[in-house]
Amino acid sequence: MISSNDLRAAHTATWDAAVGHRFVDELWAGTVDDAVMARYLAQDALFLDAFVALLGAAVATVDAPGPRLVHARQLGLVAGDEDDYFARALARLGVPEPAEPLAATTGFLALMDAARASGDYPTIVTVLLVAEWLYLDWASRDADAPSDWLHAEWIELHRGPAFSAWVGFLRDEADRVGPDGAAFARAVELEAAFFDAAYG
Ligand SMILES: Cc1ncc(CO)c(N)n1
Repeated sequence: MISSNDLRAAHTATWDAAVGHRFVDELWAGTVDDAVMARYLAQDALFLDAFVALLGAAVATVDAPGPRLVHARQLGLVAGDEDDYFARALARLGVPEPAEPLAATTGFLALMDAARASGDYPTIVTVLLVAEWLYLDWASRDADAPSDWLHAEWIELHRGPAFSAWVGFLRDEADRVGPDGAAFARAVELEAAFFDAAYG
């Protein structure tokens, strides 16, 4: 059975392109243009709705009570703290909701909806893993946080001990049940395309 580490290694080029994307550099520097941040967050609001549904599918399909509670707790965080960031960020940027999905978003929604509809926990957990692991990776740079909350909180939501533990859990789960290689590859591609799309 292939491991999550092997899959990440197999997709290093695309993975690193996403983690080292111009958007991430500018986010850390606090220099992301408001129009770029607005386009990105408007698309990510669409992403997050499907992501919440996918977390719900993980809650529903996982084969054991312990992991079910871990997924359920994270679902609560995304529906709480993260949604609160979105409400404040989108209001400040004057983003009218909902946006029309761009191609990368449509691709991601299709991947997440297919995983959810499959009811196949290994596929579901693989898509969750890529989304969260890749975000932990770019958010874990050893650098000073930007001063503006709009940028700093987006980093804070994806780093730190609790978020690292969540990603560690997803890796263990994927390796326990066997990650889906095709879903992994597609998700990494879409992450890179998603950052590209913020620049129009
Ligand atoms: C596109 C994208 N990927 C991953 C995350 C983190 O789950 C996010 N918020 N948006």
